[in-house]
Amino acid sequence: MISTVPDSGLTGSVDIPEPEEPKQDNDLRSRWARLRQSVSAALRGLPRVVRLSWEAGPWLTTWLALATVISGLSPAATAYMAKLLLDSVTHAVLVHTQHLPDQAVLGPFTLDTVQMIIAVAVLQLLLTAVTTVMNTVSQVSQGLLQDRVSHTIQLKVMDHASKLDLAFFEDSASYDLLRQAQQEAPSRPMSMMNGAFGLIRTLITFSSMIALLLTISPLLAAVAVLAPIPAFIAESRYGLRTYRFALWTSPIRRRMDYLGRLVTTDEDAKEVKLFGLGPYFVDRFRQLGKVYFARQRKLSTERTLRSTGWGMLTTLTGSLTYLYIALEAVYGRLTLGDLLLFTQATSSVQGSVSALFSGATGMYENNLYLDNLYKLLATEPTITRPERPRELPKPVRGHVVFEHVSFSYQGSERPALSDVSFEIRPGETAAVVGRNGAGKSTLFKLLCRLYDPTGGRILLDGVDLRELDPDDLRLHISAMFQDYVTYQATAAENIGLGDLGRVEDRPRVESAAAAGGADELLTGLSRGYDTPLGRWFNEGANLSGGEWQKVVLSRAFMRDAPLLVLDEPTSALDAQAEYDLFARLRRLSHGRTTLYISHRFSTVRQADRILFLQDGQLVESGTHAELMRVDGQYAHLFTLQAAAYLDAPAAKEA
Ligand SMILES: Nc1ncnc2c1ncn2[C@@H]1O[C@H](COP(=O)(O)OP(=O)(O)OP(=O)(O)O)[C@@H](O)[C@H]1O
Repeated sequence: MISTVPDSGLTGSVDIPEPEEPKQDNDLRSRWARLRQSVSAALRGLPRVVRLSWEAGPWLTTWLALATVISGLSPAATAYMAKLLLDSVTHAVLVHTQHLPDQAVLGPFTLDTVQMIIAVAVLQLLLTAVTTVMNTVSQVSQGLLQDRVSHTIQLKVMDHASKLDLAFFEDSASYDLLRQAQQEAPSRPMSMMNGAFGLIRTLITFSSMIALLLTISPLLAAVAVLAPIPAFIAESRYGLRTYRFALWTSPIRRRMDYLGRLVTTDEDAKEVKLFGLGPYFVDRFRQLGKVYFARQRKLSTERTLRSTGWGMLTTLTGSLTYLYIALEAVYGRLTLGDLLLFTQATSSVQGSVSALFSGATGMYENNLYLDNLYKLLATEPTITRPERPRELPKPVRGHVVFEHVSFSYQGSERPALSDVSFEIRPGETAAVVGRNGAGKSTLFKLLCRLYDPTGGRILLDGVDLRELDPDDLRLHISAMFQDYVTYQATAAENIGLGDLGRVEDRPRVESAAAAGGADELLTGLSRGYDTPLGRWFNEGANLSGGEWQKVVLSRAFMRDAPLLVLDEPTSALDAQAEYDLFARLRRLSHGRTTLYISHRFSTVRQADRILFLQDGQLVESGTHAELMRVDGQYAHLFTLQAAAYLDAPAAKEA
C-alpha cells in the first residue's frame, strides 16, 4: 500500500486524504460475487490455521474440533427439542380435553402423553448439559491453544530468521515482513483461532438450521435464507471498509508508535531532553491521533446509522413472515411447534449470516498475515552449505587472497567494492583505511562470508570461501564489528558468547578479558565477572562506551581463530587504552592473521601492510614507509591528521 503520510510524520501536514474507494458495482449480483470471493478466500485460510493448531497441540485441536461441531449443531437441536416439547404439550392438551387415545410416538417408542413430555424434557436437559460442557471444552482448549500456536509461530519465525542471510535483514521490504510476523505473532493466533473455529461453527449451525427447516417446509427454509439479505447488504459494504480502514491507518499508527517510543525509552531520552523535543513530539502524536480518531468516528457513525436502517428492514421482513406463519398455524397447516422452530431458526440463521460476514472479513485479514508468514518461511538463504563442502587444509594458517573482488548491495547502483585484489600472508597484520563509505566494512563482511562477491573470488588458505561450509569458515574467524552487540547478560557471558562451547570456562573468559583489556575493569565491578551489564533483567552495571568496547574486544579474543577481523576496535578507547591494545595485539597476533579498520593513523602505521580504499577501489597498498614514499592519498591523509596534532600549516589549510 502507498503511504499517504507525507515523509516521516515528524513534520508537515498530518491531515491525510481519505483513501479512494476502489470502483466497484454495488448491485446484488456483484455483492454476491464479492461475498463468494471473500468467503472462498477465508475458507482457503482455514486449513492453514487448523494445520498450525494441530502442530501446536494435536489433542487440544481434536477437542476443539469436536466441541466446534457439537456447538455448531446445538442451536438446531435445541430448536428442534423446543418444537417437540411444544408439540407434545399441545397434543397432550388436545388428548385430555377431547378424550382422545393417550398415545404419542417418539422415534421407535410409543408412550403416553405425559411420558412423552417427560422424555422430551429429559432429552432437552441432556442436550443443554452437553452443550454447556462442550462450550467450556471449546473455551478452555481455545485458550490453551492460542498461546501454543503463538509459541509455535514465534519458534518457526525465530528458527527461520536465524538461518537467513544478512542481506535479508538489510532489505527494508523483507525486514518489514519479519517484523510484522514477529509483532503480530502474540495477538494474531487468537483472532485466527476464534475466526477459523467460529467460522466452522457458524457454517455448521447455518446448514443444520436450513436442513431442519427444509424438513418442515421448503418455503420456510427459503424465507429464512432470504430474510437476512438486508443485513447482508449492510455488512458486505462495511466489513471490507473496516478492514481497509485498518490498512490505511497503519502508516499513521506506525508513526504514532515511533513518536511514543522517542519519548518513552532511555535510548532517546538524552537527545530529546537536550533539544527540548518532548512537547513537540507529544503534540505531533496528539495531532496524528486526532486525524485517526476523526476518521474512525466518521466510519463508525456511518456504519451504525446504515446498519440500523437495514436492520429495521430485516425486522420488518421478519415480522411479516412471522405473521404469515402464525396465520398458517391458525389454519392448521403448521403446528405451534413449527411456529416456534421457525422463529428460532430465522433469528439463528440471521445471526449466522452476520457472523459469517464478520468471520469472513476476519479470516481475510488473518489470511494476509498468514500469507506474509508463509512468504517469510519460504525465503531461502542464499549463502548455504555447498552439497560437498571442501575442508580447509589443517592447520588453518589464515592466508587471505582477494582476486578481482567486486560487490554491489542489492538495489544499489554504485558498487561498494570494485575489482579489489590483494594478499595477506599468514600471521600478517593488515590495516584497511579509507574515507567514510570507501567500502572497508563491506570488505570485512565479504571476508566473513556474510555476503558473496558479485564478481571475483576470495580465498582462505587457497580455498574459495563459497566452497566451504559457512559455519565451518566462521569457526576460524573472530570478529568485532563497528555496530557490536551489547548483550543484556553478565560480563562473563558477554565475553564467553564469543565461543559458545566455552561460555562457562571461566579461566578462558578471564584470559580473553586480559587480551581485550577488560580484566581490570571487570574485576573492579561489584560482582566481578558475574556483574550483569545492562538493566533489562537485573540491576546491572552501566558501562561507558569505551568500557563496552573493551568487553566486546575481549569477546573477539574468546576464539582461538587464525583470522582476526576488527572493524574500528579502538574508536571509543582513550589514547592510553588504544596504545595498550595495539601493544598487546602485536603479541597476540603471533600465528594469526589480523585485519583491522581504523581512522587513526597512529595505529595504522604499525600494520605490516596497509590497504587504502577509495570509492570501492584499492588505490594504494604497502607498508607505512612505502606509502609515504609514494606520497599519494594515504600520505595526504596521514599528514593531514599528523599536522592537526602538531598545529602545522596543513591543518590550517584543511
Ligand atoms: N547494507 C547496505 N545496503 C546498501 N548499501 C550499503 C550497505 N552498507 C553499506 N552500503 C554502502 O556501501 C558503501 C560502502 O560502505 P561501507 O560500510 O563498507 O563503508 P566504510 O568504508 O566501512 O565506511 P565508514 O568508514 O563510514 O565505516 C557506502 O556507500 C554505503 O552507503
